[in-house]
Amino acid sequence: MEHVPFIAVEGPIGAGKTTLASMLADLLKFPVIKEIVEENPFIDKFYQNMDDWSFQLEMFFLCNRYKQLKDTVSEFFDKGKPVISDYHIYKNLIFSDRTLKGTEREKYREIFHVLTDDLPKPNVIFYIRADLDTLLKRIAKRGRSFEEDIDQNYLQQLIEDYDAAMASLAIREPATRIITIDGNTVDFVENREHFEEIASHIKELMV
Ligand SMILES: Nc1ncnc2c1ncn2[C@@H]1O[C@H](COP(=O)(O)OP(=O)(O)OP(=O)(O)O)[C@@H](O)[C@H]1O
Ligand SMILES: Nc1nc(=O)c2ncn([C@H]3C[C@H](O)[C@@H](CO)O3)c2[nH]1
Repeated sequence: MEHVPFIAVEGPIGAGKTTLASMLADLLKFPVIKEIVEENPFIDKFYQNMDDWSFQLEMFFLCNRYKQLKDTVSEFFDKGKPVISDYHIYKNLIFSDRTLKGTEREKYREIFHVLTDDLPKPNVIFYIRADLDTLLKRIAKRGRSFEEDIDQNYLQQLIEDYDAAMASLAIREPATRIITIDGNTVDFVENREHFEEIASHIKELMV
């Protein structure tokens, strides 16, 4: 790896990003940057009424991630320390393109670019792909109240949006290595060999 390792785990809702990012961080003794979910004041309202609350929610996620990544730069990257994160900043555009329309989408995009274009981008992304059944099972297992009645069409659209976004990212940012994990068949939680196979990619890149 040419630069200090900056590894992001990505995938649609419930794919296992936080779980995998935490496991890799434990194994490699890297600091982990995790999304703050519980203190989000708009998430309940958003899932009850997406049309009314999407702009507030997307802006909240964007501002939080911007602040978190800016702090990560001074705390870790500037000191040459590696980091694992359970998201890539690009996910803001994946979600906002799905939830926002018209001028709000345009305004959001502009703000996104102003805030994030100069932030460091991960050099490796583990992209966990999983189908609707797998995601629904994991979301149910986790049992967050605001996701109880999650719209299956929304989830299916996000699965497809993620596939398209990762393909587009691979073209626009060729320096970023994207490692795709089949989340339906690879079980890094229960199967130690599966986990070690994933971790071996990072170890290889660090040699
Ligand atoms: N490979 C796996 N096998 C079985 N259960 C898993 C696996 N990966 C994650 N889980 C479980 O699925 C649930 C969702 O995982 P996790 O919270 O890591 O997903 P996430 O992608 O970070 O979600 P979100 O998009 O909401 O941030 C958790 O209960 C976790 O324990
Ligand atoms: N609309 C929207 N935009 C985002 O940037 C975003 N990031 C995460 N989420 C949702 C997924 C989980 O329910 C929950 C925790 O990840 O929040 C988002 N929703």
